[in-house]
Amino acid sequence: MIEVKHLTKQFGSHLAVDNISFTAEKGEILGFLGPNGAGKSTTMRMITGFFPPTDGTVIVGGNDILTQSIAARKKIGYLPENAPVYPDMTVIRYLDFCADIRGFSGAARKQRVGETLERCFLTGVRHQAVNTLSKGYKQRVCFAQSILHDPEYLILDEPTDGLDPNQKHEVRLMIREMSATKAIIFSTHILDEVDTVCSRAIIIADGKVVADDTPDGLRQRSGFHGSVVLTVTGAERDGLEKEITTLDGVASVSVVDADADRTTLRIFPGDPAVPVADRVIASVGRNGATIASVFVEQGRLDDVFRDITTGK
Ligand SMILES: Nc1ncnc2c1ncn2[C@@H]1O[C@H](COP(=O)(O)OP(=O)(O)OP(=O)(O)O)[C@@H](O)[C@H]1O
Repeated sequence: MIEVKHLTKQFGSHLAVDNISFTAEKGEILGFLGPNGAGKSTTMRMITGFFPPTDGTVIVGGNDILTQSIAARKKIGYLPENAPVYPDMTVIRYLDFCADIRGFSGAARKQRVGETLERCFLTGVRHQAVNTLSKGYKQRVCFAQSILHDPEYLILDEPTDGLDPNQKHEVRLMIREMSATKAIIFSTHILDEVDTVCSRAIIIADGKVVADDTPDGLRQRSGFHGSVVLTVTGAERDGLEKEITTLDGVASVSVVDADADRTTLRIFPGDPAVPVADRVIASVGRNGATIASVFVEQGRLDDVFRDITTGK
């Protein structure tokens, strides 16, 4: 487990990280979200021992990153933002070098590098100099160095940043594949990634944790969660709207879109946990209208993110 305890970082008069605490267990993929400048990279740098906190600490698999730094860092793989890679080295030479630093030699080093090349789909470019690789492949090389020693804890700072959709997909697959035996914390600006990859997400704003929940839990915070979006044709709009408003469990109805023959209504339930779709559908039948489409909104993560981080 990674235990982040009251982590704080002050840069001069600027409080970049303000008393952050959370835990991440093995098997968890924890998304770390927040607007630009919220303090994500700074928090990750402190978790990995890259620089010291002003206050608080981090316990990595039982070892304190401040007082048992070497033991703690051995358990961590870290993909920093803008990861430095020696550009003139070939991929295999660079990974050999990283394996050396991690204390592998001889057959163990060869095996470790070979496995990592395969896992990161780098075998085909292993003899190519890093500076001749595309951005996506460079990112894979950085990713490869972070998993080379098969760490129990992976801290990935925007691992899919700048990758094309296929490469993003591959990196997400790798993250998912590795999560069974590791705790993974990764930062991202892509909210879809939270849905497809994360078991939990932490949102930070102005250096503070403002939400810590599952993707579903976050969606449920949307004001649209549980609302029914109904599009009908051939309706007498006012009559239908009035009838739906009076249905049991319905709090309010708003018109989303309307033209001469098509109307889209959004129906808000009094309690999102008590569905009203069946009753709404029955009332359309009574009004002689035809349903073109109907769905129950789960809530969009980008709306929730905006609400939480801007208070709007
Ligand atoms: N070494 C530093 N010296 C001074 N201020 C810093 C330093 N590193 C970060 N900061 C400041 O701390 C705040 C948090 O920065 P950080 O890079 O952690 O944000 P972030 O959430 O990772 O942002 P982004 O999404 O843009 O990567 C910012 O205001 C930044 O300018």
